[in-house]
Amino acid sequence: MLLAIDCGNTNTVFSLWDGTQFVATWRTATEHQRTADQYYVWLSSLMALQKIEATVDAVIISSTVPRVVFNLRVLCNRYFDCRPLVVGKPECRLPVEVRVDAGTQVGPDRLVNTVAGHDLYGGDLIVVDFGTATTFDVVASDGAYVGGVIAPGVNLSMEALHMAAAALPHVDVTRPDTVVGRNTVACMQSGIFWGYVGLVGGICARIREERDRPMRVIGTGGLAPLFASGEDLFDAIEPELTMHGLRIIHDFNKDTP
Ligand SMILES: Nc1ncnc2c1ncn2[C@@H]1O[C@H](COP(=O)(O)OP(=O)(O)OP(=O)(O)O)[C@@H](O)[C@H]1O
Ligand SMILES: CC(C)(CO)[C@@H](O)C(=O)NCCC(=O)O
Ligand SMILES: [K+]
Repeated sequence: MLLAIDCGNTNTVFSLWDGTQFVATWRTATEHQRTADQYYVWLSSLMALQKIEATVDAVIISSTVPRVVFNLRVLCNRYFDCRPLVVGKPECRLPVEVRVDAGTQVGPDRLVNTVAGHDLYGGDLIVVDFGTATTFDVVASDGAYVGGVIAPGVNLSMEALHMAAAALPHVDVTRPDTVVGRNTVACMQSGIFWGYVGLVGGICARIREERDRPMRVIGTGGLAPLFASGEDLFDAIEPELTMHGLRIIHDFNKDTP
C-alpha cells in the first residue's frame, strides 16, 4: 500500500491508498520533535484499531516544514523498508511544468494541489486552500503552475485578533446570522467570515481579470465548506485534493522511467 503524508504547518495528515481508494486517513498535530518511533507507534496502533492489515511498501511526502522530513525518512527506512518520494526534491518529478521566478521554492502543498486540480478539472483553474495560510494557486490550460497568492490563514487571523487585543476573546470561525454584530463575538465572527468571503471573491476576480480568461475555482481545506456557504465562491469543493495530488505524483514517478 501507498502511505501519503501531507505535512502542513499546523497538521499532518496520513492516508493509506490500497491501489483503488484511500482506506484510512489520520490527522495529527505537526511537531518536528516527533521521532520515527513515535510516528510508528501511533500509526500502527491506529491501523490495528481499524483492523487494517496493510504492508506499506511506498511512501510519498509533501512537507511545508522542512525539519519534519528527517524523522519521516527514518520512519520509512526503519519500519517500511523503503525510500520516500519527497515532493520538491529533485528526484521527485512533477507531471506539470512550474513557471515561476528562478530560484523560487514553491510550497510543495501548493504544487500538489495544482497537480490534483488539473487532473480533476483541467485548466484554467484557481485552487484555494484554507490551511495555516489561505493560498491561491493558478493552473494554466496546459496544467502548468504559474503562480499564486498567499494570504493569512483564517484561524491565524482570528487568533491574531485575540492575541493583540486584550478585550477580544478566543472565538470559533463560523457564519454569523447578520453582518452587523450586536456583541463582541458576533462582531469578530462577521469580520472574519465576511472579510474572507470578500478576500476570496476579490482575489479570484482580479486573477481572472489579470489573466483575461474564464477560470474555475476549486476550494479545499477544512474551512472551504464553511466559506462556500457564504457566497458563490467555488465551482467545486474537493476536501481530499492534496491526497489526490500526492497519489498522482507517486504514480507519475513510478510509471515514468
Ligand atoms: N468551523 C471551524 N472553525 C475553526 N476551524 C475549523 C472549522 N472547521 C474546520 N476547521 C479546522 O480546519 C482544519 C483543517 O484544515 P486543513 O487541514 O485544511 O488545514 P490545517 O491543518 O489547519 O493547516 P495546514 O495544512 O497548513 O497544517 C482543522 O484543524 C479543523 O479544526
Ligand atoms: C504558503 C504555505 C505556508 C501554505 O501551506 C506553504 O506552501 C509554504 O510554506 N510555502 C513556501 C513559499 C511559497 O509557496 O512560495
Ligand atoms: K493543508
